[in-house]
Order: sequence, then C-alpha cells, then structure tokens
Amino acid sequence: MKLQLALDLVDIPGAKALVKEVESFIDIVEIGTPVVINEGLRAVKEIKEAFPSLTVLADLKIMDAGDYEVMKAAEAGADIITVLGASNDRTIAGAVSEARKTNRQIMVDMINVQDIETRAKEIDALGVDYICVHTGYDLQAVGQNSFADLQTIKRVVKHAKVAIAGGIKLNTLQQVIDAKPDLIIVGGGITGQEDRRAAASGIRELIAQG
Ligand SMILES: O=C([C@H](O)CO)[C@H](O)[C@H](O)COP(=O)(O)O
Repeated sequence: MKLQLALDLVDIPGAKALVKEVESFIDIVEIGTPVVINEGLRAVKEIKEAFPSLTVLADLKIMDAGDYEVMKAAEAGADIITVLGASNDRTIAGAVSEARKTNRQIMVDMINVQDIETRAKEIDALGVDYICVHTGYDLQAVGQNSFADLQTIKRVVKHAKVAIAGGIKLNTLQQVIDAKPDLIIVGGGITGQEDRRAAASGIRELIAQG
C-alpha cells in the first residue's frame, strides 16, 4: 500500500518546503489541480527536478485531448497523469496510448461518476494503471466520502491498481486500510495539520501496520 501526498493549496516554493518536510514518509507527490491552475506545468517540472527519486503525479483531471495533454505533462516530468472517468473512452484510450510511449502511467479519477461499478469495469478494460475513487472538496463539505465506492472498485476492478482520495485523515485511515487499496491519497490530512511531519509519519506507520 503506497502513500501519495496531495499538494493543492501551495505555490512552488511552498510545495518544495512541504515535500522536504515529509519526503521520507511518502511514495508519490501530487501536484494538485489548483497548483497546476496557478503555476502551470512548471510546478511539475520544478518538483521533479528538486526530488528526482520521488514519483510525481500531475493532477490535470483531463477531460479531452487526452493524448496531447498527457504528452505535455510527460514533457514536464510527470510520472503519472490523471484523466477523468467521466470523459469519453476515446480520451482515456488516447491518454493511455500516449503514456505508453514514454513509460508514464495513467490514473483515472472517478470524481462525480454516478455508476461507479459499470464505469470502473469499462475503464479497467481500457488498460489504465490506476482507478481512483474520489470525493472532492465540494462533497466533503457536505459530509460525503468514498469508502463504499472503494469496496465497489476493489470488487470489480481486475487489472488496474485501486486508489482512494478525498478528506482522508489519521482518524479515518484505518477503515481505508482495511479495504486494502493499492494507493491512499492524503492532502489536508497532512498539509493542513500543525505538525505535518508527525501527521505524515503517523499515517505511514498505520499503513505499514496494515
Ligand atoms: O484532487 C483533489 C481535489 O479535487 C482538489 O484538487 C485533492 O488533491 C484530493 O481531494 C486530496 O486532497 P484532500 O481531500 O485534502 O485529502
């Protein structure tokens, strides 16, 4: 089980400082959608250059032009790029095919997909690397989470790795771990804590205990 740190509400210097603090506890660093909106793919490039041994995920949430946008993210140094599950199969297939050219990986974000079971089966057949259930900020704000959706994709996804994101904190982590995803994505559960190193270390320890 791997741990991905999501960086959403920082600029490039802030991202570098944060990664430096928790680097030893994480496997993947995510350059979040708000960071890409504010800073562009330069944020991906600078983090990859500063932390070459970390896997860098560009959370582009691609909805169209999958091949072109994956190509640009790969040029910036992204190892994994996100595409939306709500996008057309052609977009996802184009993203996968482009990623294969440069040995990159595609994560499909199932945010706001209504029929998770049907769509996850379709997407799994397209050869993506990860399928991620995700409750975004707007639905976290009204108390939703993706714990039940994680059980669903664990049951139906046969090829891709499965991941979960959205509001995961130390006190809700155990029920996520119990479902045995391949990857757990944590943003505010680390970045929003007073002692970020302690939060990352605690999360890593719990994951290691399984
Ligand atoms: O993808 C995300 C969100 O849509 C904002 O871009 C976050 O990275 C993801 O939700 C993880 O962050 P937390 O919910 O703060 O754990």
